[in-house]
Amino acid sequence: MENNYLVLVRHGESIWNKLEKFTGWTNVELSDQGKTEAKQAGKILKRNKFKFDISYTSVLNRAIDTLWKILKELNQCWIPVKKTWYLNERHYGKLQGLSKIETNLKYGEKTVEKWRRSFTSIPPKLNTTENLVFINDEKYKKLNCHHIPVSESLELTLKRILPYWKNIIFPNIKKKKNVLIVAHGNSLRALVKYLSRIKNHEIPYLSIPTGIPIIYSFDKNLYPLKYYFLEK
Ligand SMILES: O=C(O)[C@@H](CO)OP(=O)(O)O
Repeated sequence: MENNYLVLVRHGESIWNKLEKFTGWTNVELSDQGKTEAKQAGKILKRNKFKFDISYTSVLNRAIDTLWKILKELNQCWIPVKKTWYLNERHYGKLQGLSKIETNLKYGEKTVEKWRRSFTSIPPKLNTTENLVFINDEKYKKLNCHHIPVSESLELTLKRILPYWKNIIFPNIKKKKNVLIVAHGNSLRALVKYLSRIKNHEIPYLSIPTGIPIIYSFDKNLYPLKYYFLEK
């Protein structure tokens, strides 16, 4: 492989993915299947001779654990790992912790589908008291509490991720480094939308499976080429 690459991986199945509950910023663990998916992602990358110079993930356990399992399979635990809240899952507001089926019954499938998959729709917001659980969380201590979201559309998620992509991650691509990002269903949908210039009306059709590496390479102007899923 001559050109440098960017690899995106959504964490393996979490226990709340399994239970079909809205998760967002809730810090849940991988399910047993999710742990296997994470190892499998590492094995597939190894088989295809991927090697990384630097890796990025969110501050949520399911992504950190997945990244760790991938690096272990690759025998690359020693590379730099940067953890940042900028790559956290989209904040799902009041939906966090609710069952997807019950939410459909309560609000109607059309509304819920918009919250889940459209670019601009913002799920119901947490009030300040409800958001204290994040404001008081040690992980977010350094953040100004006004920067902690109370709910995010995909658009707001992208707005949050973009400065980190442009100022911190992308400079590595410019330096021809191979970069691995392990993040979440919607934080990665937002990034893929940006990189692949997916239109707002097309984004509802993009979903990112757990544990399947997405491979990007770049042309000479550092424009991202069409991505593909690495499944074997
Ligand atoms: O619950 C979540 O945070 C996300 C990802 O698992 O769910 P959805 O696929 O509905 O956006």
